[in-house]
Amino acid sequence: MNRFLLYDVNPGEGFNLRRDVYLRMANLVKMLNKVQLWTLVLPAWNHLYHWRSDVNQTNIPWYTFFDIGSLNKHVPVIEFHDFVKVMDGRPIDDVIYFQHYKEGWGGKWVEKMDDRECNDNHPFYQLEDGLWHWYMPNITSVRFKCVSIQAEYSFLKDYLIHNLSNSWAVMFPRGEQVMHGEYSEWTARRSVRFSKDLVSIGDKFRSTMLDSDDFRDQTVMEDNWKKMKRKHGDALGGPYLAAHLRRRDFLYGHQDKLPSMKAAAQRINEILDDLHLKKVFVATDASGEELEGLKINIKPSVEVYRYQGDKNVLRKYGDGGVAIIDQWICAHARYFIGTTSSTFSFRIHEEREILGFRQETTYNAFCVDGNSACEQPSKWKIIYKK
Ligand SMILES: C[C@@H]1O[C@H](OP(=O)(O)OP(=O)(O)OC[C@H]2O[C@@H](n3cnc4c(=O)[nH]c(N)nc43)[C@H](O)[C@@H]2O)[C@@H](O)[C@H](O)[C@@H]1O
Repeated sequence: MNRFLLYDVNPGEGFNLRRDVYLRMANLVKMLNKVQLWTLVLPAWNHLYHWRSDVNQTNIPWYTFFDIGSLNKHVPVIEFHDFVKVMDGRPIDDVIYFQHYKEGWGGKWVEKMDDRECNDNHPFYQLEDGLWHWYMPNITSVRFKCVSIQAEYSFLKDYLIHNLSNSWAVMFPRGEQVMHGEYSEWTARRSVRFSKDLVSIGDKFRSTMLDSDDFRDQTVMEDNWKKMKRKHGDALGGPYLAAHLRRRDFLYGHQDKLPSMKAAAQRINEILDDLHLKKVFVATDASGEELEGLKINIKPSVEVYRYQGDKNVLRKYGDGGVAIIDQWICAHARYFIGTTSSTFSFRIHEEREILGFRQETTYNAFCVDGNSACEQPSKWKIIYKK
């Protein structure tokens, strides 16, 4: 029997944390597949908090952003809309709503999970048909329960195989409650390649604006990620500096870590001088006005670029697509400097690690004004498992 694992993430979470939760669920499915046939159902992307453009951004399939063939080389995956066809009106068996332990972590890390009363309001409700429903009309479930959990994803393997052995489809609507584990993190990460369309838009921008192409930048990728293995220093990167400047809600939540635009411009000027570069690519969610505050403080001899998708790109790929193009361009720069604590910057670090950049050119972050020696991002070294 082919069994299906569905998952979702707390609605308030952003795009790049969601990508991280995918790795946890994909690795769980990888472990399950050593014992039984399981397929991971990719949750459709729905209007996220940060997606503000005036275009329809609901029920977006994963192929809009990612290369499904590459994902499938790691674990069997299926788009949500295709799973709905497989369901053919049949309910799934179990919805397991993860939550933290109300009494806290207890000071000591032990892996555990227990059926508990639900801590908070959740979107599931039971109707007269006896089934559990939620806001997606095409998903119903026979059973629903809240489970407090404190565990890495690998802990769920036995639970699915033994405790839910009769279920053909199980859903974890709060996948982010499950922690990372050691098992093949980088393998799963390498399988998450961007869609060919988005890569090609990013590459066009690189070549027309930034004199950057894979051959000269030493960033040619193997078609099959499994065959790609790079050492630090293999990649050179295009002749530009890339900066990720996270603003908007970060200005309130992380103001102790963010530079003013003037200080960011000064840091950009210094790096450009050190590396003898004349172009800077800025990825940011800042308003146009804020960006002007950066530009007027960058040396006049420097060319400043920002990617802003035209109406067609936005309509077809939404804000998520534009963000990926930004990340792709940042990933190919000679030098990257990002924003402390932003998962948007973290995903760029990983992309550069996969491409084989020297770590000194990747793990850099802007400092808050007045502290030029702030803590820099942790360096994660890519690991290739045999
Ligand atoms: C404070 C926390 O910050 C977390 O954000 P953080 O890790 O930066 O990263 P994300 O989770 O990706 O959320 C930030 C979102 O803002 C947009 N965005 C940010 N920077 C850029 C950029 O350079 N270019 C483009 N095109 N878009 C950008 C984009 O939609 C991105 O997914 C959030 O996930 C949490 O919900 C919370 O708000």
